[in-house]
Amino acid sequence: MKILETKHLKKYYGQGDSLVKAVDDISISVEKGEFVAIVGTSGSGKTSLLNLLGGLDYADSGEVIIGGQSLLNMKDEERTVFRRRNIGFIFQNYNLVSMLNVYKNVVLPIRLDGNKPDDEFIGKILSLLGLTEKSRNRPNQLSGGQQQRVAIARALASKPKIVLADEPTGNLDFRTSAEVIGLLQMTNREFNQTIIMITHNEEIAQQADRIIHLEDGRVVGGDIHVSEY
Ligand SMILES: Nc1ncnc2c1ncn2[C@@H]1O[C@H](COP(=O)(O)OP(=O)(O)OP(=O)(O)O)[C@@H](O)[C@H]1O
Repeated sequence: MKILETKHLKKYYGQGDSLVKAVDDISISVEKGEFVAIVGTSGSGKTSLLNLLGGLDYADSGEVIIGGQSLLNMKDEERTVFRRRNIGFIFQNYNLVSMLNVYKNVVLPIRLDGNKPDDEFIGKILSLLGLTEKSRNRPNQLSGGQQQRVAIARALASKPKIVLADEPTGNLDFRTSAEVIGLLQMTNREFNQTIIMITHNEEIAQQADRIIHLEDGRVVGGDIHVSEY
């Protein structure tokens, strides 16, 4: 089942001599349960593309369709609610709320939506990610790897259609990066969770099911399934 699709997506910055085609006519589709890595050198358009996929930014033209719904004609508020309900975000800098403990950080998007968290499911996620013992700790009492695990738990908590991760291991050392990628793989399998992850690291990308290479805002070399390597 197709969970995400883009059609001729474009995002340009500047004009004239300073025109940058950050996303230049990208049409991709992602199936439910896929773990996709988007790779490319610095400036190739990875973050620009992810921001469009997550409805954090507006495309100049083209469409993003998630779970059959187009983001194109949604008003700002509608888009915010759609994002909160359907998309989990993981960022390089974790973006946790320092005043809230681990549990409260994880359930925050659900509470913001006015819903009661499914504590059984939250407990399962915290346990899978090795965070049960830390659920009452605040982010500043945790290591970088642990904070990123909290961000993963938060992204999964509302059972989103897709999880978008922007360089999730960018601030972590080699060993902790491997651990975090392993946990993403596990959640991908355990919950059949669709994940789209940006990385500039080819070795990390190899852990995904499929790699999309970007160059100058375009997909190059076709979609590559890792098993084909
Ligand atoms: N707000 C902006 N205004 C102008 N140019 C921008 C803006 N955001 C991104 N760009 C340009 O668009 C291009 C793509 O940037 P983007 O951040 O998407 O690349 P990236 O592949 O994510 O890079 P990195 O790996 O360094 O994060 C770059 O040339 C960048 O300078």
